[in-house]
This record gives sequence, C-alpha cells and structure tokens, in this order.
Amino acid sequence: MTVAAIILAAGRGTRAGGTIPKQWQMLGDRPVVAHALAALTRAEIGLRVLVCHADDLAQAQALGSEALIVVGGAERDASVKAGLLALQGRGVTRVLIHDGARPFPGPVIPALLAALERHQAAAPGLAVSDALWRVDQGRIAGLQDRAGLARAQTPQGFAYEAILAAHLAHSGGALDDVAVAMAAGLDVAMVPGHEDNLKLTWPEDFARAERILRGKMDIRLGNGFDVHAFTTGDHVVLCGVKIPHSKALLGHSDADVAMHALTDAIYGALAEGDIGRHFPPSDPQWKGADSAIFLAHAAELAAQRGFRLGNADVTIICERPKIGPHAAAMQARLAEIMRADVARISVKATTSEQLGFTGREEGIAAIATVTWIKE
Ligand SMILES: Nc1ccn([C@@H]2O[C@H](COP(=O)(O)OP(=O)(O)OP(=O)(O)O)[C@@H](O)[C@H]2O)c(=O)n1
Ligand SMILES: C[C@](O)(CO)[C@H](O)COP(=O)(O)O
Repeated sequence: MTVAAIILAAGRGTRAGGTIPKQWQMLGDRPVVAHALAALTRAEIGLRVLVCHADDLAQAQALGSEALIVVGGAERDASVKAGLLALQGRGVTRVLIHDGARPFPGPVIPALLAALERHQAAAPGLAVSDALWRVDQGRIAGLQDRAGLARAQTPQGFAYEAILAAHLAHSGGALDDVAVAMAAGLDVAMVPGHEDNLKLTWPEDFARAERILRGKMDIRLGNGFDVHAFTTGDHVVLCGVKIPHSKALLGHSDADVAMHALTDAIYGALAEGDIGRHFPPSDPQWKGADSAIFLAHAAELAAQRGFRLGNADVTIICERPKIGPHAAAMQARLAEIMRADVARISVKATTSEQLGFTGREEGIAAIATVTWIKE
C-alpha cells in the first residue's frame, strides 16, 4: 500500500471568525493546520498534499513542510479534486483526505490504515450519545431516532483511483468524501473515531483544542550547573565561541563551562544523568574534547525520543570576559549544534558583584534551564 494524504486548508472559516481563516490561526506555538500535518507525518504518511487558498500561499510555504502545496477551489469538493489530481502518476494506491481544521487526527489513523488493507474505503465515525431533536424556529418540533447514526470525522481513506474517478463523476456539493464514494457505489467501512479529533468550526472550539493540546503534551524541564577554575592561558571557550582572555579555563575537555551546564540541563530533562555518565572524565578519549560533541549527543537523544526544543536559557556568571558582545554568536553556535531555532535559545551573563570565587575571578560558573516538548 502506498499511502498519501490530502490536507484541506482552502476554506475561509467564516463560522470560526477571527482575522485570518481558522486553519492559519495559532494553536499552541503553530498554526492549526501544522498540527494536522505533523500528525500525518508522525503516522509516516510520506506523501502529503496541502491544499490551500491562493491568498494563503505564503503562509503555506512558511510552514516549511515537505508537503506539496496546491491551490484549492471555492467548495470543499473542488479542493479535494485539486489534491487528488496533484497525486496522479505518483504510484499512490490509498489516499487519506483530511480537514486541515482538525488538528488532532493521530488517534484514528492506525485503525483507518488497517481497515484500508482490507477495504476500498474507510472512515472514522463516533456514536451519537445525546438525544436528537428536530428543531423549527427555536422550538423542538420532534424527536429523531439516533439508532444507527454516527458523527463523521476525517481523515477518510480510499483506494486512490476509485475516489479520483468518483470525484470526477460527481456533480458537486457533497458534504464529505464518503458521500462522493457512496454516490459512486463504493462500500465504506467505519472505524472508531475519537473525541479529540474535533473540527474547529466555531470560535469556542479553539479553547477546547487548546485544552486537548495541553493534555497531550509531554513537557520536560531540566537544569544544569557547572564551574571551571581559571588557569594560565590566553582564551576561554564559552558556548562554542573562542574569546580572547588573560586566562584560560581548566578542564578535562575544552572546559566550556556554559555548554556543559546546558548539556547537563538536557540530560536532566530526559532523566539521563549528566555528562560524566555519557562521557566519563576517566576516559582519555575525551581529553581536550570539543564540548559540541557532548551537546550534540544530548540534543540527539532528545530528538530520538520525539522531543523538540521548547527553549534553552544559559546564564554565565563571571566578572570577565564580557559576554554581551559574544552572546549572539554563542546563541547561533548552540542552535547549530542542537539543530534548533536560534530564537528559542538565550545566552546572558551576570557578575556576582565581586563576591565569591567568580567575583575574585578564580573561575566561571554557568547555569542553564531547558524545556523540551513532545506532542
Ligand atoms: N473551498 C474549501 C472549503 C473548505 N475546505 C477545507 O475543508 C475543511 C472542512 O471545511 P469547513 O470546516 O467547512 O471549513 P470552512 O469552509 O473553512 O468553514 P466555514 O464553512 O465556516 O467557512 C477545512 O479544513 C477547510 O479549510 C477547503 O479546503 N476548501
Ligand atoms: C468533512 C466533515 O468534516 C466530516 O464531518 C464535514 O462534513 C465538514 O462539514 P462542514 O459543514 O463543511 O464543516
């Protein structure tokens, strides 16, 4: 099975309100549609098509996703057609069609993919648990039997050629792709939907999505502290930046005290001990080592466990050298080693008002705090 996904983001979101369409509004630290894309990426759907409005091309490109970007149509089914046509000739056998306004499809994808191994079409649905009324001008006009009813969600999955043919033959106006598939005579299996897989439709849906997002997140916080004494020399290395100085720092490695504090903060956040556990000072191979090796290892460990950097904050405590002129270069170097966004990394400094060992310029201390986020 070669599976692709179409993520629909060409609507205007009129019911949701706001100054920009709902799928481009922020949910946590990124636009709604970026959550949907990330969930499909995590499900290892390698080929993704993002269908957006011509006015939103710049936002779509700014996501930095590997998805193909195509322009949609005035109605949902026209947007689906644009996505399906973009997949022609790519060897796709199954396609998942998903509302970009549903940020959390993750829980329904495994059962959907399993059903598509056996069926031409499958889609997630939820049982109706409330009583249903027919309403006329604000008055309850009658009761609706809920037996046999389900609430439709996306992604809805189909054999690619079958749903392409069904859409090309359809006269338009379908609420969803199951309707199009059924009009073409396809048999559609239902798999369990999930309450978290909500569609942002009304303004109040955003608060619920924020609550779901907070509940899903695994947020880790770590701190690190390190000290290195001064010895004779003509420079120090701090956060990977060589700074001319009247002394050097003493250490088994390059004595980058600030990078060590940050590395320990990362290991701490992951409950992975400290640098000494991963790179024992008794091991001669780490003598004079570039501390970037330690930081890269810790950051890679976090990435392997599915975390992305929330932020890192490093404070260097010394009278001299002055850190301010080098802070931007330090942030850039840390970002490079951690493969992270430099805007999430802070390096700052303080003196200890000439008190204590840092005040007497006997050495430099550093503290660091780091957060990692997994959704
Ligand atoms: N011409 C359209 C209309 C809708 N959609 C997408 O289809 C999904 C479900 O549609 P809906 O919730 O109805 O979104 P909107 O049409 O944007 O909302 P509204 O009806 O409130 O304007 C959304 O991700 C939406 O962006 C689309 O790609 N192209
Ligand atoms: C596709 C859908 O999300 C399935 O529940 C739904 O049909 C979209 O309806 P809308 O009225 O376009 O929001």
